[in-house]
Amino acid sequence: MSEKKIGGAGLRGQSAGETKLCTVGQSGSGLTYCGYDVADLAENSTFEEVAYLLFNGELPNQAQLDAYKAELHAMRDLPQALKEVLERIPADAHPMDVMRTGASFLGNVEPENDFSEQRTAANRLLAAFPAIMTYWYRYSHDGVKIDCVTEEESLGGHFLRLLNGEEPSAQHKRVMDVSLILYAEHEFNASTFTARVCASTLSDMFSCITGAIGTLRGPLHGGANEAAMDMILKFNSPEDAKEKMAGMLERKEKIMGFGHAIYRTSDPRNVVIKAWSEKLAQENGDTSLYDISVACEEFMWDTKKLFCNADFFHASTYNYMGIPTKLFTPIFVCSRLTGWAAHVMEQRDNNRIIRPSADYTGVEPRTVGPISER
Ligand SMILES: CC(=O)SCCNC(=O)CCNC(=O)[C@H](O)C(C)(C)COP(=O)(O)OP(=O)(O)OC[C@H]1O[C@@H](n2cnc3c(N)ncnc32)[C@H](O)[C@@H]1OP(=O)(O)O
Ligand SMILES: O=C([O-])CC(=O)C(=O)O
Repeated sequence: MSEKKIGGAGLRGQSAGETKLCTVGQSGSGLTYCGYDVADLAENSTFEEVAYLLFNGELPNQAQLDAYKAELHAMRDLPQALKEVLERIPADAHPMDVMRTGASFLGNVEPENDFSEQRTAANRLLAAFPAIMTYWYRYSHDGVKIDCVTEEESLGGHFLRLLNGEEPSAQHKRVMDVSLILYAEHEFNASTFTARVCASTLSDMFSCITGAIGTLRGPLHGGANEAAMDMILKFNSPEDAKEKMAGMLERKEKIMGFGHAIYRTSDPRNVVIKAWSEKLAQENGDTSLYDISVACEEFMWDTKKLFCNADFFHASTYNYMGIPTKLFTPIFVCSRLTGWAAHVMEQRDNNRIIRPSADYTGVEPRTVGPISER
């Protein structure tokens, strides 16, 4: 398979540093975390094991995993001051702004005082994010002040229980787990690079994560799963999807959830999440959302040779689980926090401030004339 031609703008194709955490697209389509194939991890591990892997370089044994889960469990509740801040954020706020504020505010009340506290800071954010998202959502939308602690074993199950107030099915917990594994890490993507740039100034963990959330928010990055959902819901049938997408391409509109900066022919996360979307569709009985999504996938490949990235089938998968569209990208935050924090720690281990150069394209040197002559 020939490599994607990646030169020119956007720093494409340039190495910006080293990492032991992840490879993306090395053989055209693969994705590995610390040497493990992402499909293997999605099939045979849990999100907490992947978080441990990214923070420690090795998968945990049972005792290590039990201790890690107990540590995260004890960190799930939110400080009262943060709950009060979340109560003040309006229902029509962008949920990614809520996540950004939540991470930033936690850094005020529980700061990372020095780098010896970096793991605690990362684990605290990991344990608290599901409650930050759902406490705000349930208060602003339903007027309910939820209890932020549940007895759910996994963070995915914890999130679903906080959102719905009832025990999630074993299958929905597993789908959340798989989704969180797929989104956990992706080398020097835009949000992770933001976190590393921030870390390179020797800033604190909360600042690095807050900046990364702002970067993930955009529709060209994490925001694509929500944008894909909004688009799919406008299509009435597979035929309608193809017709409307043709119009979008004609108008040179971007089709969200398709294409990738590094992968050339496929995103290895797509096949995994697509299979779950199909399974959920069949169990739901109404497969139209899945059928329309498949039509989109076929159309984009046939007309533009563009393939679904990780975001596209996440849209229908989350929708089949009853998750509100506006929470799709915040779920990505709950997962990618592990990759971001692991990169912050790696950057700190061997740091030099990240400061590239620019090619100047402005006017020639000149002098400041009197204001009356301008
Ligand atoms: C988890 C993630 O963050 S995955 C990415 C999520 N983002 C999206 O799904 C947004 C839609 N996709 C895109 O905008 C792009 O594919 C990106 C931002 C992901 C990658 O951008 P690039 O690296 O610049 O893409 P690439 O070099 O492959 O683009 C080649 C051509 O295909 C076009 N193209 C790429 N993706 C799309 C798309 N989704 N819809 C329509 N056209 C597209 C580009 O406009 C470009 O055409 P041009 O040369 O005429 O300008
Ligand atoms: O790597 C990228 O550019 C975007 C992406 O797929 C991710 O961050 O998961």
